[in-house]
Amino acid sequence: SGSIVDIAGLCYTCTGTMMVAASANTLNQVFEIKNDAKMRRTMRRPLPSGRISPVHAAMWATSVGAAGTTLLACKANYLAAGLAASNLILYAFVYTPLKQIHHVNTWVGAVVGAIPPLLGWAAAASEVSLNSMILPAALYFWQLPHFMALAYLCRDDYIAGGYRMLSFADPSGKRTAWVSLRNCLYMLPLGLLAYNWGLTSGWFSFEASLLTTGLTIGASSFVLDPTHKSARRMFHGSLLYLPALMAGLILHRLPNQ
Ligand SMILES: CC(C)=CCC/C(C)=C/CC/C(C)=C/COP(=O)(O)OP(=O)(O)O
Repeated sequence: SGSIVDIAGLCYTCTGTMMVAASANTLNQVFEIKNDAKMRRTMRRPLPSGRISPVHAAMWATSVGAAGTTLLACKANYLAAGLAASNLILYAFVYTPLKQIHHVNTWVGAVVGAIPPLLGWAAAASEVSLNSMILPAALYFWQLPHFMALAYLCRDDYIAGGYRMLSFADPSGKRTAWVSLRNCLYMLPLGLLAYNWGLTSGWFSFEASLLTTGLTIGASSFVLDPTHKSARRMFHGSLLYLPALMAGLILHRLPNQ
């Protein structure tokens, strides 16, 4: 966005994205009713607990997905609408079945989680460029320690649900922890890149380095001592990390980039 943010455009884009994401999440839960019913973490959700019927959920997913894509196409642009629709397909029809087949699912899911900020950029700038990749890259790498911690902490639950997370093939947690650490390290240069490419002031680069160093320390403890305690600490750290990074980016963005 320029120095004056188009608030109406922002609201349309956020609403459209939220609607398509709601559709994707609903389809995911429709396809996973039986699995979710076997997991403590998910058994109380509306579908496995029977509070909402699968037909009702599928109808909601179809209508909210179509309405959200149309809203993006009419009020943002076709690029944003196309990204949203493709992401829905990737999440519901590629990532979701892959969860029961191979642990590579987490890397595919990380792409899904990285697309929404790209969609926002596309809505504001009507194009995607190299500059627009910083935020999706941060979201992509962040999801690895976040979901690896979850996969490790809920390992037995995921196995009971029939899901193939990396922790299934890695009972010691060593590989799971290394994947987390590696992806924290990949995030280290992103703040500097945002500054070098003129997207933010140097403050963001400083804040991002501090935050990422904190998360990297959490991941290093998980590598040195893969236990529930260290995984939980890294998971909670990842929950704080993302909103703090986003706040820094908003505060220190340079307009018209
Ligand atoms: C515009 C658009 C379509 C945006 C989609 C954004 C979105 C749904 C991101 C989620 C990414 C992700 C891998 C979640 C985990 O799902 P999971 O199935 O592992 O979670 P669960 O175990 O809690 O069901």
